[in-house]
Amino acid sequence: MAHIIDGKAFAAALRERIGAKVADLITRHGLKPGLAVVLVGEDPASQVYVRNKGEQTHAAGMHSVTHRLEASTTQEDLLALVHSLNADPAIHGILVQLPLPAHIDSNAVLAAIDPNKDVDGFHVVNAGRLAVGLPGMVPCTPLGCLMLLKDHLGSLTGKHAVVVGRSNIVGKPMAQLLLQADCTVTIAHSRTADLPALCRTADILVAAVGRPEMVKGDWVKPGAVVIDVGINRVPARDPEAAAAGKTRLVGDVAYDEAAAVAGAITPVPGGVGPMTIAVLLLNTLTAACRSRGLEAELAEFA
Ligand SMILES: Nc1nc2c(c(=O)[nH]1)N[C@@H](CN(C=O)c1ccc(C(=O)N[C@@H](CCC(=O)O)C(=O)O)cc1)CN2
Ligand SMILES: [Mg+2]
Repeated sequence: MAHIIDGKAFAAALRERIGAKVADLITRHGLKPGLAVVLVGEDPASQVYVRNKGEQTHAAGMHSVTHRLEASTTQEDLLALVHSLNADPAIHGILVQLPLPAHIDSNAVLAAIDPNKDVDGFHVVNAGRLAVGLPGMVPCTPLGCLMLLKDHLGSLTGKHAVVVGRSNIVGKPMAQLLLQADCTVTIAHSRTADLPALCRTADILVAAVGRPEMVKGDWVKPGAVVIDVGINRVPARDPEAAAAGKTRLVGDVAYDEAAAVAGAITPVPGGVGPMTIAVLLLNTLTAACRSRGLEAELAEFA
């Protein structure tokens, strides 16, 4: 059976270290990192994520502000809020929770965030910085995956990494990070020819497609490391519970099958998911330190 990569424990330890660093920055530099999270509408999952972001930011000793806006908020009003947060010196990180309501152009909103405060790393300037290897803000979920991989494997040099999924927020930045870590990288997607055979060539298999349990056990090379980025809510196993509307979370990987073949695997829940918010805190710390020329303070997190 595969080693289970415990993202929940890793994320908790990372948040602990970030909290200690924040206390130290406040004492020595009078610098309190600040994060503003903006939620538009009442999507139930987004509400949970935004609440968790606020609580974890606060627990790390940071300044935390949450803006909850009605679903009918205009793009103009949302942009005005982003501009005011850009200009606020107490705010080092700005995050607009996705998805936004359909009447708002997400790209226009993301483009309005000051790239140096873009702790999601979604601004095109940060995508460009990542692509050319300049320091910038790196998207939280893929950076969290990379941290788990390095913790488990040490060096990634020469490994063949297959990333299934080509989204701007996970697949593409994940591929860039793996390339920088000296992997040989293949980006695959729903139109890739013979996807199972390609996946079987992967030493590192990252599944980020948003399709429940799509990656089967016989897609996995024996001993490979499987990183499951998917978070899909499906009906409960028990038919009665399912009929009553009960659900369970599954990833993009058929876990039991894959765990019987892989060398290591991230579970869902408790794998990649918790890393997303821990890295958000790290990105906020990073943005705060850079705003004061205190990059040296970040050495222990490199
Ligand atoms: N602006 C952003 N929007 C969204 C992002 C993002 O990074 N930035 N990512 C996702 C949602 N997300 C954070 O926002 C997120 C998703 C999942 C988890 C997590 O801890 N998952 C748990 C399970 C939680 C559950 O029980 O439902 C796990 O996998 O163990 C944290 C954050 C979309 N939007
Ligand atoms: Mg839209």
